Formats: sequence, structure tokens, C-alpha cells
Amino acid sequence: MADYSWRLPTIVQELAATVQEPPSRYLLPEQNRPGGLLACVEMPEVIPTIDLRRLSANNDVQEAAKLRMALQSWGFFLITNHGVEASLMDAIISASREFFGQPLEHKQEYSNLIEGKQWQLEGYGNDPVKRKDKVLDWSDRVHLKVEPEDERNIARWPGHPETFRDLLHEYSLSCKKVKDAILRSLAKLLKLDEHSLINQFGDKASTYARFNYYPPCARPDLVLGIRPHCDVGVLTLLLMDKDVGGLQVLRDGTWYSVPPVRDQGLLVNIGASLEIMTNGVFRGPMHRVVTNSEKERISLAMFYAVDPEKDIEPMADLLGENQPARYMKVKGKDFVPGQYEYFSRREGVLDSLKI
Ligand SMILES: O=C(O)CCC(=O)C(=O)O
Ligand SMILES: [Fe+2]
Repeated sequence: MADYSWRLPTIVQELAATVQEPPSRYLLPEQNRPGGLLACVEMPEVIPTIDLRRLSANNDVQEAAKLRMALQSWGFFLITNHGVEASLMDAIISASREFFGQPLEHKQEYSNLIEGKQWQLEGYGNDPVKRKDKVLDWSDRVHLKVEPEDERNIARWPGHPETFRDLLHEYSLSCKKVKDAILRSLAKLLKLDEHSLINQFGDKASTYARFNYYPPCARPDLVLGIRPHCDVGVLTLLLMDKDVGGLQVLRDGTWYSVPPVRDQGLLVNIGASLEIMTNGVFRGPMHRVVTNSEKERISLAMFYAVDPEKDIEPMADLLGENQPARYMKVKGKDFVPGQYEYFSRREGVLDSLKI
């Protein structure tokens, strides 16, 4: 019988503890290596930073102008004064560090493989390997549906540390307010009714939390923690490790390193769905994550996506005789991570990455 064991995702943390050099399945083609032709540089300016309280206050022209600049230049920005308690942000990162720090058998209770074989999206682990020559990411994760609340699969939510579930619940409530405030400001920037973007989500909009764990890698120059991609949802709120950097953003063909953010900032990323809805006025940035030779890194991404049954398409209010639709309609449920290959190819960086 043919051996399909290569299809089963490996826990990279386990691998990192046993091998000196990353195995060949993790090695990128030369031109796509972080240390290769597409080497990265530090961001030439500080991350665009928006005070969300000021932005949300009526007609703060200065903050709105900063937001416009951030969207035109990088497609992402940092928010401060967002109302998510610093202690909650620290606690949820500590809880995830504690989760990933446990012995494998404890974490496997929340595995995304049913009986060790059948893959599902939610839980602890990695993506299934669809092709033998696919280059794998040097990271593990816990991926959980958080909203709609009645669709939570609590059995997949880590029960240890004991605080994990409550923290995630509380964190998601805080982040939801932040997401709505940002969407209102983005709508105003487009000169639309302030609820128009929120209304695009439909009744059963989904929120996913993704806890990323990047083990140290002896050869950060040869692998990536996460391959280049554009988030598929409408918006992503990213809580990054305070000490260890790794996120990089592509701009005009150059990869820029985003420095770790020390003071309670949340990074906001435009997703591909919003790019479609705004007919390309806002563009989702391509990003990737590099690894660190000595330190582990943790991040938590909250992805906000439309109701799976809803269509994602350029908003009628943004179209006109001179503004034809530049994107095709796609159903929410069909716009899954595999689809972001399209956006990746847009920049031409993935052609040889064998995804
Ligand atoms: O870890 C990071 O900084 C980014 C993670 C990311 O891009 C993602 O989860 O989609
Ligand atoms: Fe991402």
C-alpha cells in the first residue's frame, strides 16, 4: 500500500527539539529564503500608529489623515488607546505560552486530527500537507472559531491553563468593539455611512482566533515561520510577542521587518475580503514571518470574516461609470486560505514557492 504518512502534519516544536538543522521539507527555494535575494530591511519609518480613541471621536481630521496614509503606504497600522486592557493582553499571551510549553500528550487532547488521522480546521496542530513537495512552515498553532458564539467547539479550546477559555472569551469581547470602531472609521474614510462596512458581514459572521507558536530554528535564513500570504478575512487584529520580532511586510518588492511592539499596541491588518469590498481602495498587505535562532515567538491573530453564506463583492456605492468592479464576486465560504494564492501571485513572490 502507498505510504501517505507525509500528509500528516508534524508538530514543529517536537521536531525543533530533536533536529539540529531543519529537514529538507522546510527548506525554501533559494530565491525565497529570508537570507536570499528577497532579503529584508528594517522599516524606514516607525509603524503608523493611530490613537483609536481620537480616531473614533467625531471628525478628528488629523487622526483620519494618519489612517489614510497608513492604508496607502503599508496596509497595516498599530492602534493605541483601543480599550483592550494591557493585563488581558499579557494574560492571554502568557496562557498560550503555558499551553505550548506543556508536554505533547497534553496538547494532543486538543489536536486538529480526529483519531490522529482526519484533519479539521479547529484545534492544535498544523495544516495537512497536500503535496509531497510543499514547503512547510516552521510553526504550530491553535486555531479556534470564536464567533458566532453558539458555534464554538469548546472541546477544542485548551482546558489548561484553566484560565485559557475565559481569557479568550473576554479578549474576543474586547476585540470585537475595537474591530467595529475601526470599521466605522474606515467607512467614514470612504465617505460611506459609518455602518456600511459592518453591515457587509451578514448574520453569521465568523471570528477565528489563531495562536501561532514559532519554535527557535537553527537556520532562520533557510525557512519561514509562515509563508507569504494575505489574510483572507476583512480585518485581522494581531497581538504580537513583545520581545521577539519576526513579522515582515512586502512593499514595492522589498520585505520590511516589523519591530516587536512593546507597549500594548495591536496591529491591524487589512484582509483580502476588504480589498474586494472596497474594489481595491484598501489593499491587503502581503506578509510573512521569519524565525529566530534562539528564541521562541508567540502571536495571536483574530480574523474577522463575513458570514460563509454571504457574497464578498465590490460595494455598489464605490462603483460608477469610471469605477468598474475590479474583483469578481466570491462566496464567503469559498474564500478560504487556499484562495489567497491569487493574492500571493499578484506580487509574483510565490511562483516558485510550491504551495
Ligand atoms: O505571527 C505574526 O506576526 C503574524 C501571523 C500571521 O500572519 C497570521 O496568523 O496570519
Ligand atoms: Fe497573516
